[in-house]
Amino acid sequence: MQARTRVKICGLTRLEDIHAAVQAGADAVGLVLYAKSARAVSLQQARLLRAAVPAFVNAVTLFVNAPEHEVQEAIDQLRPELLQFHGDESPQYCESFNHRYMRAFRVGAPGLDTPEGLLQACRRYQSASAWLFDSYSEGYGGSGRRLDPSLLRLVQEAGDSRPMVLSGGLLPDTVAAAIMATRPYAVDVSSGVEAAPGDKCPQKIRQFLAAVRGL
Ligand SMILES: O=C(O)c1ccccc1N[C@@H]1O[C@H](COP(=O)(O)O)[C@@H](O)[C@H]1O
Repeated sequence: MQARTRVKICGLTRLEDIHAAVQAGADAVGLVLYAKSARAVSLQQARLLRAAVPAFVNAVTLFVNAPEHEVQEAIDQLRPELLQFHGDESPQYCESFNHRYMRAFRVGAPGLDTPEGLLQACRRYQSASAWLFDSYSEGYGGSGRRLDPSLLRLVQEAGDSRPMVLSGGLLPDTVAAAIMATRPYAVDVSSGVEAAPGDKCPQKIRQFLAAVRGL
């Protein structure tokens, strides 16, 4: 029997968002420590949000090309279960914190626009706890754009793949089909459960979890 698909809800900015995600059954919640995002939170806000995350739910802190001292400060103050590097971070940078991390790949970006190129890039991050696949967009993420799942073919087939996290434009109505097509370890969603950028919708969060758990 296939293990159930884990769910991360990303870009939570208010305490009620955390409660909605936890009550709906999310396995992980994401706090965006990237100032250019519509979902950015300060370290101070993140501390309040993190404190509301109960045991057995993972807090994930998301960074995009952050200075090392900012990542270390977040580790020290927030004690996240997992770091999410969503920029151009090198393997050496990701490993330097000696903390569990997930590396995001922007599928369709130059060099990541073929199955071979994508697998080659992923293999540089064997120390990652998971490989996350997002769609390529002008910004670094949270765009609501879907990726081309056929580009994941070699990563899925490779014997040395890390757990795969699927993201990029997932919606309550489409997530079940996306899971059936790619069989990821986990899914990650941000804009698909919002009323507007940065404004999470509890009903959409519940619908998203129900769609995944209904499989
Ligand atoms: O959520 C953001 O604002 C964000 C900003 C910069 C990098 C990544 C970001 N979020 C991650 O983007 C993907 C896809 O999100 P969406 O569902 O398409 O909106 C997801 O992994 C988020 O963790």
